[in-house]
Amino acid sequence: MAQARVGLVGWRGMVGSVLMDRMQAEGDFAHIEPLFFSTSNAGGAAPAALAKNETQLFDAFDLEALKRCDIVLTCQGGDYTSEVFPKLRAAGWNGHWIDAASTLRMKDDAVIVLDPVNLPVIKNALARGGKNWIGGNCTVSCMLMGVGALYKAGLVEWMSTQTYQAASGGGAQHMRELLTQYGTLNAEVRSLLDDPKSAILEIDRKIIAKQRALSAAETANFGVPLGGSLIPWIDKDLGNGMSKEEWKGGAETNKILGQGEGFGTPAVPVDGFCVRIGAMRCHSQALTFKLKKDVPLADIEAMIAADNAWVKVVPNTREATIRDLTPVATTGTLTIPVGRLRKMAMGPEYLGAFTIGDQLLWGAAEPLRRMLRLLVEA
Ligand SMILES: NC(=O)C1=CN([C@@H]2O[C@H](COP(=O)(O)OP(=O)(O)OC[C@H]3O[C@@H](n4cnc5c(N)ncnc54)[C@H](OP(=O)(O)O)[C@@H]3O)[C@@H](O)[C@H]2O)C=CC1
Ligand SMILES: N[C@@H](CC(=O)OP(=O)(O)O)C(=O)O
Repeated sequence: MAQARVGLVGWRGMVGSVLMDRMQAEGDFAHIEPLFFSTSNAGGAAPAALAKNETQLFDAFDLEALKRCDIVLTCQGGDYTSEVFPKLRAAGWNGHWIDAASTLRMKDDAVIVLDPVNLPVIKNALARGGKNWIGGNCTVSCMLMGVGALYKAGLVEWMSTQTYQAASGGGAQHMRELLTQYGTLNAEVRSLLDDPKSAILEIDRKIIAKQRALSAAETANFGVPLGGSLIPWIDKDLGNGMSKEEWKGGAETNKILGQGEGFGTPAVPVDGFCVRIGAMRCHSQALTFKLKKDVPLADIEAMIAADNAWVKVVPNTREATIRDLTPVATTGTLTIPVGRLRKMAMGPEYLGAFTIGDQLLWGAAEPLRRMLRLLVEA
């Protein structure tokens, strides 16, 4: 498809901005004719640095304008998808829809795209006329970029994941709120911190009192303090003891890999706890695998390291771990470090691992960008 007309919706949001940066960095705009859409500023100017022939912003709810596109790529969010996608399809539009929102992910006619992991699933769907390409949950995508090799090799009997998810997963306002909370807490004890002789338990008392007294405005997004604390629940309450984020871990992992319900193969059980922590934009995860057989650790490390161009095995030493296996080391990069690889005390088939990913890159923008590129180069 040469110079496909691509409608970009949500391009100025947080995920959209990361996407635009990556598309520029990879020269993607050379392959497309972009049409920029807006829900708030139709008729305004499209971003001058990126626009080509279409220099005005189109109304993101204008079906006629959307119908002009061969491909629509949206990071606008689930409400937008729910509102526009069905109407656009009902209006006879048969183009490709690429979406960051979770709304359509589990639909039978949608593929969760993560091509370094599931290119065969994507190609199979393309050959069958698939048109709906949805980015996966950030935690799941980052995890599979790290340890997908074990799944591809059919080695995983089950996996349990304990996540440490960044504020960015909630959106830009959540990141701001986290930093505001940190600032409030610091201000509360600044004079005591400046005095090396001050009592740490006095600082501790003042901090917990302040955390418990944070104003409604300071907890408007998370609902409770996150700075200096954590929240072991992410997304909706499914009413069965599970959070929706935890449910996605199992459902999406299997769908991405093309296994489980609807694929005629058994699903691999994946379950655990999803926890919000005070990191900015990297999701981290401690993983426990029950492997189907005892595989030497060196073979596992080699398999993981060879799986894709972004995964990086971090030696299981203190020095390498604290240097390379942290959100601070990983943020803003496409590298997916996998470390703490070791056999666990339960037996040689039990493998532990720890992995991290930038949830705005591999967790959101990058799989969409790569799907767009696959389509325009097909
Ligand atoms: N945050 C995340 O970690 C992830 C998000 N997603 C999906 O992506 C969707 C979008 O998320 P995210 O990018 O965080 O959302 P944002 O809130 O950053 O952006 C969404 C839209 O808000 C509008 N907007 C209003 N005010 C501003 C402003 N000051 N700056 C920028 N945009 C503004 C823009 O639309 P307009 O230009 O039309 O006014 C923009 O496209 C989510 O709803 C979710 O479905 C998926 C994976 C991860
Ligand atoms: N739920 C994720 C972010 C996200 O947007 O997930 P999803 O794309 O599955 O809705 C988090 O809060 O960290």
